[in-house]
Amino acid sequence: MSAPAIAQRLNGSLRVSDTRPVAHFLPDQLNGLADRTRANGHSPDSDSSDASSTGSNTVNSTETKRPNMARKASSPMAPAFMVSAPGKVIVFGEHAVVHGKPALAAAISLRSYLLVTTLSKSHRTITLNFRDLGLTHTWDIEALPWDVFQQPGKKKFYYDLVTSLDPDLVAAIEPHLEGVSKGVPEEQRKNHVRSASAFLYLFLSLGSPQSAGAVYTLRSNIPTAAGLGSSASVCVCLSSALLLQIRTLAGPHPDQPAEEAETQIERINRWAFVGELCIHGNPSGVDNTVAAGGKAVIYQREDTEKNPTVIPFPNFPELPLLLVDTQQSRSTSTEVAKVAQLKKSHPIVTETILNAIDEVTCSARRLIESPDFEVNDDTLDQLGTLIRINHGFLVSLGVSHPRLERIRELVDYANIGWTKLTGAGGGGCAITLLKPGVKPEAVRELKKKLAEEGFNKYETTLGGDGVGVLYPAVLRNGSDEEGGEEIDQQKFIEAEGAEGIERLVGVSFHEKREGWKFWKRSSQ
Ligand SMILES: Nc1ncnc2c1ncn2[C@@H]1O[C@H](COP(=O)(O)OP(=O)(O)OP(=O)(O)O)[C@@H](O)[C@H]1O
Ligand SMILES: C[C@@](O)(CCO)CC(=O)[O-]
Repeated sequence: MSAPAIAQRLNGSLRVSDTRPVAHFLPDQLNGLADRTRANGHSPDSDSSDASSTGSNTVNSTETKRPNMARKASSPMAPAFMVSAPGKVIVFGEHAVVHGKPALAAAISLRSYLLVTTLSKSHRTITLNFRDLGLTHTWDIEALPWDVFQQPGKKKFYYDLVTSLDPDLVAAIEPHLEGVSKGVPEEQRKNHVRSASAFLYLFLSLGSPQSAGAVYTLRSNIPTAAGLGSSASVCVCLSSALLLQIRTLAGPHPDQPAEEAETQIERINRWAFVGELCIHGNPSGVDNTVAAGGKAVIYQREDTEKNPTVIPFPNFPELPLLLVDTQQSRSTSTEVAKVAQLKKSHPIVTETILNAIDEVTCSARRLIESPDFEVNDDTLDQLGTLIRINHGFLVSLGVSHPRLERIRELVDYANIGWTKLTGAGGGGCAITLLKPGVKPEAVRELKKKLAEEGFNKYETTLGGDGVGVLYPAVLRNGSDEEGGEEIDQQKFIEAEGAEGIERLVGVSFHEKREGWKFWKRSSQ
């Protein structure tokens, strides 16, 4: 990626089609799902009962008076639809954010895509087809532990704020995970089981024994376990798809009031967080928040029982960033656990480092938010220094890796930028902020060296859209003609690599297929 190519336009403003009028898709097209929704006791129009994004949930559940409505025999089958969510980079504050400090993070243009294909009424199964992991598994809907999930006192509703997993519910799904990817090497199987458990926990929390049979096919352009929020992106896709299926989301549509859009993002985000709890144990929630709402935010969760503070950064600056992957896989939960252990063994020192990271994030925020801020030699130098300091603290916390240090070393030798790990570390990715006036030959030379040593670089832009929906899964191919190109499972599965997926259904920087709609945060 050349220097000018790295400094792409940010904040998704290249998305010309975002502003075109499009129809509100939900009420009519999801008719086939409406009866099942009511049978589950959920009202799709009860947005006003949702807690706001910053307040705590004070909703009185009316679910005990659940109307026992059977599905209409003539319910049409819901059409296939897609959802998509981005990955993220943490620019400042990873790990510290798990301990209640703020982090500054932005959505990237690499995304996950989930195709949901509803089955005919006689097919009472759900199939998970996670292509990137090579995971396929089918469950009988009736055989799932609905009795445990729907017990009074255990049952959660789509608008609930869930901040921890219920051990009884976790235990209830365990037997249903035993058959997942049997015979696959243990390390790989662990990943499969983590993803499958997130899906089952959400499906059982949001669905009902009457839920439609369906196939959930996921493909992602975000490298797994590389610090770019792959798990959160997957969880946002799952959460939004399941909430759409039970008709509890309004929009997205272009004239949707900002507050209403915010409520939908919040609802999706809450359940995505539950998925993250299944996958990596002790998430701060920053990754799913960025994957759900997109763009850039300052995120802080001081009290784990309450909603976090999310401050959108509508004018996040265009920064000349290089994103390099060590190709060294690791698990976020392991890295987070390392810091927790360090905090136990060296509480004062660790707390001091976390506080210092807090100061770094706040300094960057003050700088970027200052009224006369612009990207120039001086501000790049200041941000670069903060990036270098932040990385040093992460090294002290023990979450770097020799491969990450090698990237930093190569950049430092070339003297062309400031480097820090991004995400959980222990491998994964590094970001480099390029110095002002860096010669394109120097960047080319660095990229050559990185490639020779087996590092991978990603072309991405910061600050794109959050969760999006393509309903039904039909692309208009840029024309208003009736019909269009239907995205069936086969085509989706067969799309070749990241480029093939983007070409087929893409919503990111290079491709913007028509028909996708996004919920927009209020201040964006
Ligand atoms: N494409 C995918 N399909 C299904 N599951 C996935 C996919 N990508 C990631 N996951 C799930 O997420 C797990 C990796 O999550 P992890 O939090 O360790 O990494 P990450 O989210 O990429 O990094 P970070 O949290 O540092 O941003 C995998 O083990 C798997 O369970
Ligand atoms: C390491 C961490 O801070 C970043 C993961 O992207 C973990 C989290 O916030 O959940």
